[in-house]
Amino acid sequence: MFLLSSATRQSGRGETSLRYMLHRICLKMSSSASGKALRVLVDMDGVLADFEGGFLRKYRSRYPEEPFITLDDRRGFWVSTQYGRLRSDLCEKATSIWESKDFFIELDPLPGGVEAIKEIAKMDNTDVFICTSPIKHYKNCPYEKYAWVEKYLGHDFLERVILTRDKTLITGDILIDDKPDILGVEPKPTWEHILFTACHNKHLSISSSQRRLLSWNDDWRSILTSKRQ
Ligand SMILES: Cc1cn([C@H]2C[C@H](OP(=O)(O)O)[C@@H](CO)O2)c(=O)[nH]c1=O
Ligand SMILES: [Mg+2]
Repeated sequence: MFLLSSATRQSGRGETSLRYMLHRICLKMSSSASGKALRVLVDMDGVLADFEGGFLRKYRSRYPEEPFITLDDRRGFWVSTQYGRLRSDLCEKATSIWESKDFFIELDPLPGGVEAIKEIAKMDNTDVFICTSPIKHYKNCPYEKYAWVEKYLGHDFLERVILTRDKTLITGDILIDDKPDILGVEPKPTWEHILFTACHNKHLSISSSQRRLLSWNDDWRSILTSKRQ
């Protein structure tokens, strides 16, 4: 500030251009501070990374003799709950899969997700963040989630990763997430939850006010546009 004011005192023309620059900087700061930029929160597992496909592949390879649930027959968000219902000891076997080293880093990207989030990141007046919950068995998962983002989206995207067990605390305009019920300490989150369709939620009927994104081939651009108005 001192440098700017002493510089502006020295030259009339310099003063005009410096004031203009300052004005532009202030405008940018106030537009993001007042929430004018659209803030898009994108979930990771089940939206960008194929948790369900990765799970089934590794479960079948580690436990080839055990029964399994096809992706078509998946019901309910928690994989371990449905496996536990199939046979009680399978709950622990299922859990052992995502608690293993390399589970999260080896998840394949879901079709179109990486391309879409890169496009959102480039949009004017738009801030995008990956908002993801780590599992409580923390030895590998948080590290591998960062490593996955770096691998598919690049080092700079690490700035845009939010790890939280409570997504209701994060402010944003929309949260694209495959979990049907996103609950936490904040009863009225700022975001609109857009339910991303996944094998475990495709049969659920949702309220007329709730919106779905069927896949990254669906019209996510219109959803973003609707939130700008
Ligand atoms: C245990 C489990 C976790 N997960 C994902 C959701 C969370 O990631 P995300 O917030 O990126 O969707 C993470 C921790 O629960 O693992 C499932 O999608 N299904 C499951 O059954
Ligand atoms: Mg998810």
